[in-house]
Parts: sequence; C-alpha cells; structure tokens
Amino acid sequence: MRARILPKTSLRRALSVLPRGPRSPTVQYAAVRLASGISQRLGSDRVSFPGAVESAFTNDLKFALPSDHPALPTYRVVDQDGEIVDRSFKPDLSDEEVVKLYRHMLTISIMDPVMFDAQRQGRISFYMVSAGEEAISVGSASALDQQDVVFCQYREQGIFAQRGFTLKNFMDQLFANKHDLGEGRNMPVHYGSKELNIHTISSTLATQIPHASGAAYALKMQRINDPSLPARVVAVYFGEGAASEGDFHAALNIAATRSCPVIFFCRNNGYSISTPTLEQYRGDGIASRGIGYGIDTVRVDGNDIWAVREVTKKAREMALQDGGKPILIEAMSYRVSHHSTSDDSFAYRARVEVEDWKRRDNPIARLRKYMEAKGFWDESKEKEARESIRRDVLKAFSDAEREKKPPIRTMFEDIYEELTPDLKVQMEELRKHIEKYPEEYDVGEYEGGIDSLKS
Ligand SMILES: Cc1ncc(C[n+]2csc(CCOP(=O)(O)OP(=O)(O)O)c2C)c(N)n1
Ligand SMILES: [K+]
Repeated sequence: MRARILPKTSLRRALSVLPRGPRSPTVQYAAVRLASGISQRLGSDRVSFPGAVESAFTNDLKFALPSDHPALPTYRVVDQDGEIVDRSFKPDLSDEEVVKLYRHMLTISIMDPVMFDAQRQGRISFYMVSAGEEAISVGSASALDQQDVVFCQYREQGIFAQRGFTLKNFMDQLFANKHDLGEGRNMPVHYGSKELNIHTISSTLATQIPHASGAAYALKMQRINDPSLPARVVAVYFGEGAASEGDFHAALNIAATRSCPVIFFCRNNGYSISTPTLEQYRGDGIASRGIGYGIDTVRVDGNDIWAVREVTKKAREMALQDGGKPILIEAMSYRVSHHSTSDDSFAYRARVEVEDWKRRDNPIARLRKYMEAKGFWDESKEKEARESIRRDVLKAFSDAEREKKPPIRTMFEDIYEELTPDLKVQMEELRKHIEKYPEEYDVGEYEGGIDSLKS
C-alpha cells in the first residue's frame, strides 16, 4: 500500500490553535497527539515518532531523489525587453515614483565605476561594485518599511541609496573622513546607519544572518509585550557563497523554530569570488535550503525590479502573519563586475561570458525599456539624468576627499562609556611616541592634530 503523504502544515496548524509563547511539556505533547490524531484518521499506523509525526508509514523502500523535484521556477513580471509578461500585474507606483527608483539604480551604477577607479588611483583603499544587482537592492528596499531593520553583506549600496543614504554619506565613509558615521574605523563600503535602521556591514561573511534572526526575535518579543508597537520585520541580505557558512544554517533554523519575522534575501549572482555556483552546491540553489528548514520560499528574477518588489512586498506581509515567520527569497542575477578591487575575474572566467551577459540582460536597461514603452522616459531624459547624477557624484567625491580624518582620539573611544585608566595611559603613550618621531606621522591630516590626544 502506498502511504498517503500528509500536508506539512498539519503539525503547525495543530500548534497554532494553542496559546502563543513558551509551551509547557503537557501542551507540547498535546500538540503532537493532535497532529498524529490527524494522521491516524487518514489511515496510517498508530505510532508516530516525535521527530516525524506527519510522516505516514510505507512498505515501499524508496529514497527521495533530488531529481524527483523540479527546480523551483523563477518569478518575473517584466522580460529582458521591458515587456510585461505577467498579465495580472498592475504597477502600484506613479510614473514619478518609478523614475525615482530608476535614478537610484543609475546613481549606484555611476558612483561604482568612479570609486573603483579612485581605488586604482590610490585615493581610496578598497571598493566593490554592484553592477547587475541594482534592481535587487533598490527594488527590495523600496518594498520595505523605513522602520524595518536591515542587515547587509557589502554589495547592496542600492538599499542604502533607496533608504536615504546620501552621496555625501557614501563618500564620507569611503574616504574615512571626520563626517563618516563609523568614524573611519571600517574598510570602504562597510556602511551603516542607525538613523536608516541599517546595521553596519561586517567583512566576516554570514555573521549578519544569525544577527538578523536574533533581531527579528527581539522585535517579535517586544511586540508580544507591547502590542501597540508598530509591526516591523528584519531583512537580511547575503550572497549564495555566504550561504555555505554554518551561520546561515543556524540562522534559518532558529528563525523557523522561533517563528521570527525575518526575510532572508539571497543574491545569487553565480560566483563567490572565484568559486562558481556549480562548485558551491549540488541542490536547487539556495531556495531548496529554505524549504528544507520549513520556510516559505520564492525564487525571483533579480534583473526584474518589478518582480523583486512584488516578492518583497508579499514576503513582508507573510512575515508578519501568524505572529511572525521567516521567508526566504532567492534573487537570481549575474555578478557582472570583478568581485572587488582585489580581484581580477578574468583569471577564472572567460571575458566572453561576461560580455554575453551584459548583452543579454541588465536590470537598468530593462526598467529603462519599460519606462520608454510607457512613454514617460526618452533619450534626452536619460542623458540629463546621467549627466546630473555624474556631476553630483563628482562633487560629493571632491568634497569628501578634502575633509580631514576623524580626531586620532576617536580610536580610543566608544568601547567604554568613558575612557578607562588603561586607555588613558595608552593614549598618553601614543602622544609621546608621535612627539618623539614627528617626521614619521602626518598628524595634520587628522582633525585637531595631536591635541586630540591630550586628556
Ligand atoms: C568568514 C569569511 N570567509 C571568507 C571570506 C572571504 N570572502 C569575502 S567575500 C567572499 C565571497 C562571498 O561570495 P557571496 O556571498 O556569494 O557574495 P558576492 O561577493 O558574490 O556578492 C569571500 C569568500 C570572508 N570575508 N569571511
Ligand atoms: K555570489
């Protein structure tokens, strides 16, 4: 007899009728009994294992094969030619709002090569561009609430731009000047903004993912204690390479078991530095992992800003249902650029592959074609937009480059509320050292020079 497979949701449904919050052992056992009661009614055996209460018994010895499961489809609304392919789609933005999104994508794509070249000229120490991924960051950010909490990896400058990070904010961080919100302590591109609810980027891959689950759990608990608080979700971004880290798995599982309102947003761009996805995994991308952890999952065309917006809007809605739950979005794209200024990607991929991709599809060109077809964009508007953005980028660049670095003293601050006696001694040692070797240190670059080290 072939066993009947029960809907996966039945245990969850059984648990959902029970009161929320930590459950007593008796309540937990009741939920398992309830769920196994459902399976008994459908005619399977009487015993059910606590680890698989919804699994029916079978006499067929059969291994589940990945090939039995077709790859998850990739949702899209607008195709490469800017044509709407989802007939049910209704744009929810005015023409002016669409232009705003487009300008944010353009801004990033104009700032990126300027700063990449600035690194080559030795004017900043490092840079990473996000060419080909502008729709993912701008589109998803446009579907979040400003109060939602965001964790980024490092290739999501479009999220910062969309949430209100200005060109000055970008440049101040890149030049590590005295206006940098991080006081010059991080490598370039490791932005963060408390005001915009975006946590500071960390170089250490995937650490942001469990942080995001924890933050989502905190939001959920705060709202249980005070239901008048606004409903917020956490959105966390990472590459498919970062999803090979243990932190990714721990984060998904804790979010699933604790029902945390977090959107896991994977940018699958085909490469983790030099490692192509073919060598990174054998399963159906990152989406299959979400499903494996019991998380509602969708795959989307990352070059289609409309599709990215639609799935993010829906994901946000779902993440707030039933008291909160995690969602996974896998956005497919292609990393058009080198990984960073420290990489030459033609050492591991063919130039023709990249050229092919550029010709075939591009998120900015796609939205431009859409806007032109709708009749609210044309060549002269494009030219004006590109020129004015380029002017703004160069102005912010030269303003930020001219500014002094933060006071040297700031390197001792913000660890403790006040400088500890030990830190005061170290600061004094540094001051004496600089005074002893004045030719070795150009303290004039730093706000306040050596005086900031006086206690
Ligand atoms: C824990 C850790 N391991 C390795 C690295 C080195 N590293 C930096 S970026 C990167 C590739 C990550 O690729 P992916 O997550 O797919 O993002 P993408 O760069 O493609 O946007 C690696 C291996 C790191 N920063 N941290
Ligand atoms: K990647």
